[in-house]
Amino acid sequence: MQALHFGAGNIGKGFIGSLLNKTGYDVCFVDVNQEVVDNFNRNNRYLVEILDDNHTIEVVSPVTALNGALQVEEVVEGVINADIITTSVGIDNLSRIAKVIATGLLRRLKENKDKLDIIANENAVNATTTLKQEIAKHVSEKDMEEIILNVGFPNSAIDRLALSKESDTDEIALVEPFYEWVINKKEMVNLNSPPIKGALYVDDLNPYIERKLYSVNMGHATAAYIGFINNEKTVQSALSNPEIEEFVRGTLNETAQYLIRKFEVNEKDMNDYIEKTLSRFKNKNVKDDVLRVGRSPIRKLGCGERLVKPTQELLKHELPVNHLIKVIAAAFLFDNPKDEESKTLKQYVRDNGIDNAIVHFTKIENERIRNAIIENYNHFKNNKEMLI
Ligand SMILES: NC(=O)C1=CN([C@@H]2O[C@H](COP(=O)(O)OP(=O)(O)OC[C@H]3O[C@@H](n4cnc5c(N)ncnc54)[C@H](O)[C@@H]3O)[C@@H](O)[C@H]2O)C=CC1
Ligand SMILES: O=P(O)(O)OC[C@H]1O[C@](O)(CO)[C@@H](O)[C@@H]1O
Repeated sequence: MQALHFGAGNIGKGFIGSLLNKTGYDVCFVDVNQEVVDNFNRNNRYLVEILDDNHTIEVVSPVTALNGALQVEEVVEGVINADIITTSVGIDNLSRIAKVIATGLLRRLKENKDKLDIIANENAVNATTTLKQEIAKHVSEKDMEEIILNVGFPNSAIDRLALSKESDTDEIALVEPFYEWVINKKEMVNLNSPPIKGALYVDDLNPYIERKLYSVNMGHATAAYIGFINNEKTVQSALSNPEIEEFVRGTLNETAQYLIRKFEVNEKDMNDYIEKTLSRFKNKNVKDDVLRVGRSPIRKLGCGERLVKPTQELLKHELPVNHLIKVIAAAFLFDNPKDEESKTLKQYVRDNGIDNAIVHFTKIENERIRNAIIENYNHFKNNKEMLI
């Protein structure tokens, strides 16, 4: 069985490739980083180190890799011959891989190939639907109708803290022991494929993806942005400060009120989930740079995203958002010269002022909330003591 996976980054190596391999797939990775592609092809394997006290090493093999920018015809062949296609390239890069997938899917139709499922694993609600819409831009309406009869686009929620380690000999992924990969069974068409080992198949993905994005990702981003303005280098060092830990818990308690209402989650289960999430963030074997976790602040400040969406929903019910407002303010101060979005954000604030920037990036129109964000922003910007 052949799996084609786009994005040989942290989660692609550390989680998706590993579970596909355990299920019996030979995995071919597609990436645009030639060094990574060469490392995969040199050894036909890579390593996954589990960040528990034993630091267990798993070997993922056989694997191969293609350069998606330079080996387009080979990638099309990969699409034609794949039994499953997965991605983890970042939500904003799905448009960049859509054309090659579309070309391969059209060729599959001509060659009467078996049914196939494509799963985009990005931190976003309905990422696979986004990929499907991007693919539709490259084919006629009639061909898309035909594609949809033969190709499933199941959405998913994927959760595992995944990083990587430099090595001269192998690609090495670092992952926490916990993992969760939830796939919408109702959107699959290839029901003959073996279930992915360790994945959970559900009929309703919404509670899982929203809980993931608005708890785990929101809480992690909070630790990064609040950690950053307090000069912390890692999420773990930030959370070793009890005030910051309590603040992150406060944000999780706020978004919990949205999730509890929307999905009728039991309060105790939600609380257990929050404590489990915090203990994952504090894993002493993980050193997660606040610059990695806070990356792409423009995406993270988007209106459907982890900070703003729950804030807006809570406001509709007049529920507290005091903590969330502070995190939004802190996100505007995230400053990493190596992060394109961080640079753009900083420049926009400089050119247009913080009030316009809030409206532009978050789409928050409520004046009271905007003023509260500005007040916190100015406080964080102009003070040097412990900031929350
Ligand atoms: N790292 C984590 O702990 C988790 C990440 N995610 C999601 O997974 C996705 C990937 O995240 P990471 O693996 O952390 O990022 P990463 O930056 O480590 O990996 C992304 C990979 O995609 C490649 N890529 C970018 N554009 C491409 C293109 N056009 N064609 C082929 N490859 C391309 C990059 O070269 C890179 O190797 C994101 O959407 C993220 O939100 C989800 C859950 C956990
Ligand atoms: O691209 P994003 O949204 O920062 O996604 C990566 C984040 O998702 C997480 O896995 C949380 O699930 C973090 O490890 C990581 O910071």
